[in-house]
Amino acid sequence: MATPLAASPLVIAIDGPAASGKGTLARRLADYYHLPHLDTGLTYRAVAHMLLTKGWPLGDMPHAVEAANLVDLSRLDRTALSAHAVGEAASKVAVIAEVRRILVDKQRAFAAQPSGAVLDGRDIGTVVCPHATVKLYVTASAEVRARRRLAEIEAKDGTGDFATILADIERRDERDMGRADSPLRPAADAHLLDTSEMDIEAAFLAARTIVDDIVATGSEA
Ligand SMILES: Nc1ncnc2c1ncn2[C@@H]1O[C@H](COP(=O)(O)OP(=O)(O)O)[C@@H](O)[C@H]1O
Ligand SMILES: Nc1ccn([C@@H]2O[C@H](COP(=O)(O)OP(=O)(O)O)[C@@H](O)[C@H]2O)c(=O)n1
Repeated sequence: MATPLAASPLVIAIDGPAASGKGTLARRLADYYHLPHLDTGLTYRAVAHMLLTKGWPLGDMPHAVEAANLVDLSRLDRTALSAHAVGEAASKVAVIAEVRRILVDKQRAFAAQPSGAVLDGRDIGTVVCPHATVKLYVTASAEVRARRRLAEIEAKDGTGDFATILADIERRDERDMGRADSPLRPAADAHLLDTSEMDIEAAFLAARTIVDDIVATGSEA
């Protein structure tokens, strides 16, 4: 049955695999609807970064839990956390249930702001914000995502090898979709957005149409 949305804050949940474009879309939507945005991937990256910096093993539970408790959402440094190795390590600490519990609590507090919010990650529509106003699941083929990552690296004057990047993406997909706790999958009521054949503008317009339709109808999907 449709749930009236009158006066409820707009919460947009965006999930999808690595380099699908969910972060780009989340930032564009947050800007357009004047909502605060949280890239939840940065919270897992922050935990991994702390462990790597201290030289602690990624599977070291007590230290990973300590690091998760120290994550401060207002001090997530995208530049420091953007390294490829940190993303890889993040997907390893993300399998630790206690780490997820601590970070999910912080993410839920962010989503509960009276202003509404946009959050992107892997389990936003399924676990963090199961009652989000709008849920988007953004995908693109692994080849397209690897090409985007390579272009991103080259734009920063780096070099990369397509086959290696593709293999990394496929390995990360497997880890994120195959883990026992909060695996990456679309929520039953998520709107699927395959951006393989869409540029950034087209993906943004498609997402906006979905959000505007739901807000205009005044009910959850
Ligand atoms: N629809 C799109 N078409 C082409 N490039 C895109 C598209 N969406 C995102 N990108 C680019 O792909 C790269 C990965 O996007 P990003 O939003 O960081 O993905 P994610 O947050 O899912 O890892 C970025 O360089 C971004 O500019
Ligand atoms: N809500 C989330 C967000 C990220 N993650 C984990 O954190 C890793 C890094 O996330 P990210 O969003 O920064 O990665 P990219 O998609 O930007 O490469 C992912 O591979 C996941 O394993 C998660 O488990 N749950």
